[in-house]
Amino acid sequence: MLRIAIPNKGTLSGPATQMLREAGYRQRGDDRDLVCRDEANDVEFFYLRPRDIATYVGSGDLDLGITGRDLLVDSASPAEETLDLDFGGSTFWFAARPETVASVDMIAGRRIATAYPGVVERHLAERGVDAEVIRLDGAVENAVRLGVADVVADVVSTGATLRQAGLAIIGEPILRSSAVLIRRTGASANPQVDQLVRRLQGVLVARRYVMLAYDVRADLLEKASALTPGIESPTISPLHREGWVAVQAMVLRRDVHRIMDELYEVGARAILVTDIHACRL
Ligand SMILES: Nc1ncnc2c1ncn2[C@@H]1O[C@H](COP(=O)(O)OP(=O)(O)OP(=O)(O)O)[C@@H](O)[C@H]1O
Ligand SMILES: O=P(O)(O)OC[C@H]1O[C@H](OP(=O)(O)OP(=O)(O)O)[C@H](O)[C@@H]1O
Ligand SMILES: [Mg+2]
Repeated sequence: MLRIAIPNKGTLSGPATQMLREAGYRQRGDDRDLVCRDEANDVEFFYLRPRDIATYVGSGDLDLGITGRDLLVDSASPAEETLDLDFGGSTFWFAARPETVASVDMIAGRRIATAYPGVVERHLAERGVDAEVIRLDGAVENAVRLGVADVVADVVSTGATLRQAGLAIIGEPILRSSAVLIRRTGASANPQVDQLVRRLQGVLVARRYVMLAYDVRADLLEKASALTPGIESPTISPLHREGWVAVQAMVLRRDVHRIMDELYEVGARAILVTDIHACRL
């Protein structure tokens, strides 16, 4: 039985559970449940603190886990990313009072407060910058106000928390993170893991793409289908009406309205978009 770690709380918890449901796995019915067995798929899910997940996977006690790339890096556990799950996106930045530390060059020798010391220390080491890293649990933006640090390194999303604390971003992003599926480094091949990865990839594709269908005159087919090449190739079917064909192709969801406008211009009609619920490419 495959054993998988899932975030029990926080930003990643709901979306991780949702994604597994879409991939056909059974998930816990109550937010307080700590374990859920999915007999039909021969998988057992363990709900754990996202920060602890890389530890369980790195030790080999659990086969797979869903956590943030930042938490994986921070843990320094012997585990690696198997698949980017495209949710829980966040970006880490340095921030400080503009009148004290205005650029990255000014960070050397300063005190940096963060809940992700591993991420920050790796970043500083890569750049040969020497600074003191102070580990806090959260609400790190307060550390400057309270005199515990000169700089913070934290997730910035809307920037509202920084503004309230009178801090401004400095330099380039430290790390761009998102939720990832992780596995122990060097773990041997496992067909059950491959199947789970394919299922999750299927969800990612079903989310990113829609199915586009339209009718077009046969003499305009080349021009129209150039706009909708599909993944392999578009499906072309004859219409009962002489000289017309029906075309079906997957297109990226984010491009679909532009493509529909362009197809209409070319002469396509009855342009329909449908969601893809699941797929295996
Ligand atoms: N706006 C955000 N704030 C914090 N973490 C975020 C945000 N967006 C995405 N994440 C990601 O969520 C993960 C952290 O989740 P975690 O549950 O530890 O903290 P949280 O969601 O902030 O909850 P809490 O702080 O209440 O414990 C990291 O991978 C982080 O990159
Ligand atoms: O740019 P913003 O939109 O303001 O969001 C960023 C803030 O959100 C997160 O804090 P969270 O609410 O998770 O609290 P925590 O610091 O206790 O984890 C993060 O650590 C920042 O403080
Ligand atoms: Mg938080």
